[in-house]
Amino acid sequence: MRESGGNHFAELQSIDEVYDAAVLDALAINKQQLQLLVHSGSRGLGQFILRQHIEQHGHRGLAVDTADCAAYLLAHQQAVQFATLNRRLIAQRILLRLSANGQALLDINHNLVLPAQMHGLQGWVHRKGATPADVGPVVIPGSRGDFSYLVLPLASDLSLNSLAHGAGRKWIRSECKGRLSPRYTVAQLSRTKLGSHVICADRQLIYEEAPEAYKPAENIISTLEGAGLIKVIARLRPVLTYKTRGECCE
Ligand SMILES: Nc1nc2c(ncn2[C@@H]2O[C@H](COP(=O)(O)O)[C@@H](O)[C@H]2O)c(=O)[nH]1
Ligand SMILES: [Mn+2]
Repeated sequence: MRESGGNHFAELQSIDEVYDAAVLDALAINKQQLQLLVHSGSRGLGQFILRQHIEQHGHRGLAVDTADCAAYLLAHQQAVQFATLNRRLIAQRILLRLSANGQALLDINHNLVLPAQMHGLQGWVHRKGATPADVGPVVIPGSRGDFSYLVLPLASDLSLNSLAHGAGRKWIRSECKGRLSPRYTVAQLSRTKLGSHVICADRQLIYEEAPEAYKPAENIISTLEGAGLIKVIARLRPVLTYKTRGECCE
């Protein structure tokens, strides 16, 4: 259950461009202050619940009005809450180290199942790597060397009220080191073209997570905007990114 893996990062960001000052003010975001974006989840608890479920039920669904379904949803909800607390703890630890203060502004989950009514039908929406578009403003991150965007989702049944949860990968992880090690040393990868700093002790992960491995965030944002799914509030510039695979640090 300690296993987690994946891409966990925390990033200090400055407000680089403001497109909707009124919404930014309503969110109590002060342009003079840095923002802290924490991307982490249930640290393997969600994966553990899934494995247990598959051992017991295979890949069959569960009927809604059963004890098994209620037990699954309870465990799932606890994992979602655990993930929220995990992000809060990471943020608190970072703020403590920086001798800084901060308050939580947004908390979004992009891997979960929720009851939903769409197209007049009551059912379930399963999101895996998809950001909800019905919970107010969200951040769509780019990469450690690209801009992220604070956006206002515009609800749409057509997209199942869901958005891209980030720019998304261009290269699979296993290709990155081979492509990039002839071009960059680990030390060079600790700075980005936007002038930000990267702290990553894992010499494989620093290549896997290089900005070159991701699509340009601007393309994803303009596509979502063009499809009428978002309104951009502000562009966020990375200042310092801390990255791990999510292993325990005690
Ligand atoms: N601002 C940053 N964005 C990042 C970084 N690493 C990845 N990303 C983006 O986040 C999404 C979500 O990640 P996932 O692991 O859940 O797929 C990803 O698609 C990238 O676009 C980062 O260090 N800083
Ligand atoms: Mn994620």
